[in-house]
Amino acid sequence: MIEIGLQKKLQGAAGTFQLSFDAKIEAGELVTLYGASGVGKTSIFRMICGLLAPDAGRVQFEQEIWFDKAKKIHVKPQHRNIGMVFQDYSLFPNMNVRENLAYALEKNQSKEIIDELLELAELGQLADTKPNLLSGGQKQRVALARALVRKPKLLLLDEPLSALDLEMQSKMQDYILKFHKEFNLTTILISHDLLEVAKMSKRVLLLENGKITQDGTPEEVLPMERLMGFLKETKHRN
Ligand SMILES: Nc1ncnc2c1ncn2[C@@H]1O[C@H](COP(=O)(O)OP(=O)(O)OP(=O)(O)O)[C@@H](O)[C@H]1O
Repeated sequence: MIEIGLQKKLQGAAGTFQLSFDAKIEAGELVTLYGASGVGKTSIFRMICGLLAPDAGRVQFEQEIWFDKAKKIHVKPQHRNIGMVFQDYSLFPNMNVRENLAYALEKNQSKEIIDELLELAELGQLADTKPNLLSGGQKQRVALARALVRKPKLLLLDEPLSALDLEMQSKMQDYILKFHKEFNLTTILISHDLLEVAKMSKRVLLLENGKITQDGTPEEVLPMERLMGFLKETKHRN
């Protein structure tokens, strides 16, 4: 289980606002964090990773306390063993797929995991290929596989599929679910896409004004009128 309690004053478009995020996520759960742009989703990830200092709070993953403001505990990001995937793939352009994965290996870690991940992500044929020759979906599969090289138990996905076309998004969602199950990951997904939220997660945390205002199934949290509004908006855009 991960227990997250985070407080941070953030600079919003309309002035400062208080982010106050409290959640408990069970081991092996896949939870979506859903909320409007600028509400503080990425900042929450950055605080869980140790890349942004909260003003107050506590983060405990299983038995490990990663952050406790009161006790002055702040475990360095590299010691938190979290897998992260963002919208931009951040692959090393001068390294082929296998090298991109191998770069993430820990000192003295066995290389076996690389072949396992290449196979799971169906990247075996592309192991010697450099990123510039890969499609968006293939690059994102490399990024996902690379995030898992150190066998993290926590996976944070920050809108990883928003740059992909619909068909590729759907395939990648299946890959994410496969990895989530195969490695028994606790996964938090940030997504703006209602259909993706409904497909991927049984639990959605709705973030509004820096706080969780709803916590439930997609059907409970994303009511029909919200979904209809979303579909109308999408139709209008096209
Ligand atoms: N270190 C910081 N100190 C204060 N404010 C910050 C800091 N980092 C980011 N912010 C502000 O916090 C707000 C929330 O940003 P954040 O990226 O977390 O939102 P988000 O919900 O992920 O948005 P989006 O969906 O557009 O990515 C923004 O207005 C941003 O400018």
